[in-house]
Amino acid sequence: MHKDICEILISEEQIRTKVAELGQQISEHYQGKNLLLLGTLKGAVPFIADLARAIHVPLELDYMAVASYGDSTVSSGIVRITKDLEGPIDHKHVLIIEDIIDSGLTLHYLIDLLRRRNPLSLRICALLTKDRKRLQEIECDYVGFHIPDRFVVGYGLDYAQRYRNLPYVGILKPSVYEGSQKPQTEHQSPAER
Ligand SMILES: O=P(O)(O)OC[C@H]1O[C@H](OP(=O)(O)OP(=O)(O)O)[C@H](O)[C@@H]1O
Ligand code: HPA
Ligand SMILES: [Mg+2]
Repeated sequence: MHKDICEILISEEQIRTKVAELGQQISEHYQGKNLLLLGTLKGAVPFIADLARAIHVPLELDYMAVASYGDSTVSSGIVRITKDLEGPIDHKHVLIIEDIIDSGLTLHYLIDLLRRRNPLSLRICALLTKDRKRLQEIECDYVGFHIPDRFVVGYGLDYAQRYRNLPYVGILKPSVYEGSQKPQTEHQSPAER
């Protein structure tokens, strides 16, 4: 386990099983429909890459870059879109693929924006949903795991852009972001990884 992680919440194996289940459910629902998987950059990249391969109906992939956390463990409250979709969605069934729902602000903003573009349907699939009081309520159609209100990293999720490459989802040691310990460095010895 990485030295900055205090607990593995969801293992690689658990993720693999859940992705297969979600892929099955999604395939059943979208049979015969013009499906667009909309991934949110950057956190949802590993999830959408695995999930797309577990969905067995024709689909398109596109991405929006949406960010609000920056280098913090709490939302700035300002959602910035730095990359938009390539084309219109009014003839598509859009399924948003998110890594995590935390405050709810990101998805609230995104849903509002996309509804105004009149997709044939709009649904949400999130790998993780945090058990906390949300700033915006979100109805999620497909949920991977409910997790406690702790800051997690791995499988796409970052702290200050690090840890996205961990193959599992783990709780980050609070000492990392409370300042007494620096995040993973480029010059880490193999024993520290
Ligand atoms: O429900 P919320 O409180 O809005 O949090 C969820 C969002 O926050 C994170 O994105 P982030 O801003 O860190 O961008 P990133 O995906 O590039 O890491 C995460 O990937 C979700 O998109
Ligand atoms: O717990 C989290 N970890 C990483 N990124 C996040 N974005 C919202 N919540 C989280
Ligand atoms: Mg982030």
